[in-house]
Amino acid sequence: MAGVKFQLNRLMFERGMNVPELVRKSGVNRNTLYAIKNNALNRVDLGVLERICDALPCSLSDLVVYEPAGGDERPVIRFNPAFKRDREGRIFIISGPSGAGKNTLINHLKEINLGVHYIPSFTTREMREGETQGNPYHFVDLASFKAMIDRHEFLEYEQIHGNYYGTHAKTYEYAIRHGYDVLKDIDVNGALNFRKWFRDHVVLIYVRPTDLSALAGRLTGRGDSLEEIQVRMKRIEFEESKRDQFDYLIYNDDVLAARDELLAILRREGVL
Ligand SMILES: Nc1ncnc2c1ncn2[C@@H]1O[C@H](COP(=O)(O)OP(=O)(O)OP(=O)(O)O)[C@@H](O)[C@H]1O
Ligand SMILES: Nc1nc2c(ncn2[C@@H]2O[C@H](COP(=O)(O)O)[C@@H](O)[C@H]2O)c(=O)[nH]1
Repeated sequence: MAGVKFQLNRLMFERGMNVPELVRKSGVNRNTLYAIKNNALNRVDLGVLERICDALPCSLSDLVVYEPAGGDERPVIRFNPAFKRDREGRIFIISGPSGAGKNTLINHLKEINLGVHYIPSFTTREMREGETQGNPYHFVDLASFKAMIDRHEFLEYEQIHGNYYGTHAKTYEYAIRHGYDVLKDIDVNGALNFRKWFRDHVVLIYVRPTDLSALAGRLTGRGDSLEEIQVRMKRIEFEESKRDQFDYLIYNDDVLAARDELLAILRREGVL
C-alpha cells in the first residue's frame, strides 16, 4: 500500500541497535518506538522523530519516506482451499527455549492432516542437515533479508542466536483474512508482537522440558556445536521471563505425550 513509511526497522538493523537501547538513548517510550518500527502509527509528534534521529543518528529523510503503491502483495505459500474455515483464520504460535522440541512437535503434527498451514519464515542462518529451501525456512543471505526489511515485507523480525528470522506479513494477513489456520514456531518476542497485532486471532503456546538442564544434551544430540549451544543457553532466562504471558504451557518430556497435549489444545481452540 502507498503511504508514508518509517524506516526505523532498517536503521536499527544497520546500527545493530535494539529497542531497549533506543529507548535509553532517545528517551522515547517503548510502545511508541515499537509502533514506529512496525509502521503502526498514523500521526506522530515531530519532537519524537527529532529525538530518534539524534539517538540513531540519522536525518529525517532517512527515517521517513513516501512509498508509492507497488510491492509484492502475494503470500509466499499456496493456501489449500480445502483447509478454509468459515471464520477468520487463527495463528497458533509455539515458543520456548532452543531444544524444547518445537520443531519436533510441529513435524509430528505435519504427519496428521489437521487442516492447518505451516508458513516458513525467512532466515539468514545456515541450513542444517535434513533441511531444504522452504522447509522449515526460506534461507536467504543478509543482503536479501535487509532488502525485505526495506520493503516492509516482515510483520516482525528478530535477531536470535546471531541470525535473523522474519515472518512474511502479507502471508499471515492473507491467512487470517481468508480463514486459514497456521501453526508456527516463533521466538517469545515475535510471539508477543503477534498477540499485539492480531489479538484474539493468536493462541500462544510455550513449550519446555520440566528440567531445563535437559536442553543442552538435546542440542548436542541434534548436532549443534558447543559454541552454538552456549549461545542458545544464554537466552533461556529471557525466554522463561516471558512464559507467563502465554496461553498454554506444555512440558515436553515425552514427545508423544506432548504431541497429544498440543492436539488437545488445538481441539479446544476449534481447529479439530
Ligand atoms: N521430549 C524429548 N525428549 C528427548 N529429546 C527430544 C524431545 N523432544 C525433542 N527432542 C530432541 O531435541 C532436539 C531439539 O529439538 P527441536 O529441534 O525440535 O527443538 P526446537 O525447540 O525446535 O529448537 P530450536 O529453537 O533451536 O529450533 C532434537 O534432536 C529432538 O529430536
Ligand atoms: N521472531 C521470530 N522468531 C522465529 C522466526 N522463525 C523462527 N523463529 C525462532 O528462532 C529460533 C531459532 O530457530 P532455529 O530453527 O534456527 O533453531 C527459534 O526460537 C524459533 O522459534 C520468525 O520468523 N520470527
